[in-house]
Amino acid sequence: MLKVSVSPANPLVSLHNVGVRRNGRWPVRGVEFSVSPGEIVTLIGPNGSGKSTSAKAAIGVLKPDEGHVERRAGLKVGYVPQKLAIDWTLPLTVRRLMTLTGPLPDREIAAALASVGMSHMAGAEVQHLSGGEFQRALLARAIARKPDLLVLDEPVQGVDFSGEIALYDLIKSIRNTAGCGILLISHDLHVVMAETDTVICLNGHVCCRGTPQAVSQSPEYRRLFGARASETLAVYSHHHDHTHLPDGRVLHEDGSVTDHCHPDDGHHDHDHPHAADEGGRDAHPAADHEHGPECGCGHHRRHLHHPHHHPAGEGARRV
Ligand SMILES: Nc1ncnc2c1ncn2[C@@H]1O[C@H](COP(=O)(O)OP(=O)(O)OP(=O)(O)O)[C@@H](O)[C@H]1O
Repeated sequence: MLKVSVSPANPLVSLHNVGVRRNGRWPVRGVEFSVSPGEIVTLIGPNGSGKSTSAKAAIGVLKPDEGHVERRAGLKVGYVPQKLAIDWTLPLTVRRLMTLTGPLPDREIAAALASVGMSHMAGAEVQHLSGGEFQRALLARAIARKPDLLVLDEPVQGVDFSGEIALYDLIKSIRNTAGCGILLISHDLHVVMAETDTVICLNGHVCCRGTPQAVSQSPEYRRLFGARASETLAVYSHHHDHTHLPDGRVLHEDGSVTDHCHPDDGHHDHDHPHAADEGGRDAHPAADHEHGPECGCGHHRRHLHHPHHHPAGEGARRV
């Protein structure tokens, strides 16, 4: 896979001491971060901690009341907001969703849908899509205009655990192929962490920042989310020997693609219990779910249909 180099010296967007005042309060103040080409920056923090507000300030949807934002001249932004004003009573196909905000040539619609594994659903009604399919369609819409900066506000909302992993894999591959910068907003302290270059932990201000590993160790982070959330990070510091593609096939390390996992495949570590997973969202004992016949280790395919109880995942969401 293409290795993307991040060039922090020439960021796409930089926030300097940004503050936003609402109703006499400062829900967000002193926010500083930047996103460079090829970089994935993830904003985490409890509800109301200012993640969306900071992201909106970054892309210029919202003007800060304090501080300033520098954006690269001519910056193209692809934005998937947390909430979308869609009239769900009206029929709307995926293809039409792609052009709601502006015209797009058919071949670019097709290319964007193909890149998120949604080619076969161009004519599908948006209201019938699953949570994961809907997020993929929104992602296709955001990348169709080839943005320099992709801003995704909670892209895994309404998506089950397997779908979440697949979406994060997709986001990573978009970054790797397009080389765009990505600003991600998440409550989830698990999957994104491994793919993220820089985590910014917000709590009305920047609580702490760093690589996923550094943030997880900081006392401020532990105070906010608890030690168990930190432990779950290890779950995702791992190596996949195969990847589940959007169409259900499996891409192996040697580049081969098969319909199913090989019987002797190793793990997606996040699908299996490990010592490091203790208390982690994936540390479900094998006995708590059925093993599928199509894979030697058995877990993956079933996960697509039967997401499990993930203790620390839930715990970490309780913030
Ligand atoms: N237009 C507004 N008027 C008043 N208060 C606002 C406005 N927009 C945001 N806020 C407040 O600012 C704070 C930060 O909101 P924001 O949506 O940025 O948080 P968040 O971290 O994205 O939250 P969540 O995880 O719940 O989406 C909240 O307390 C919110 O109520």
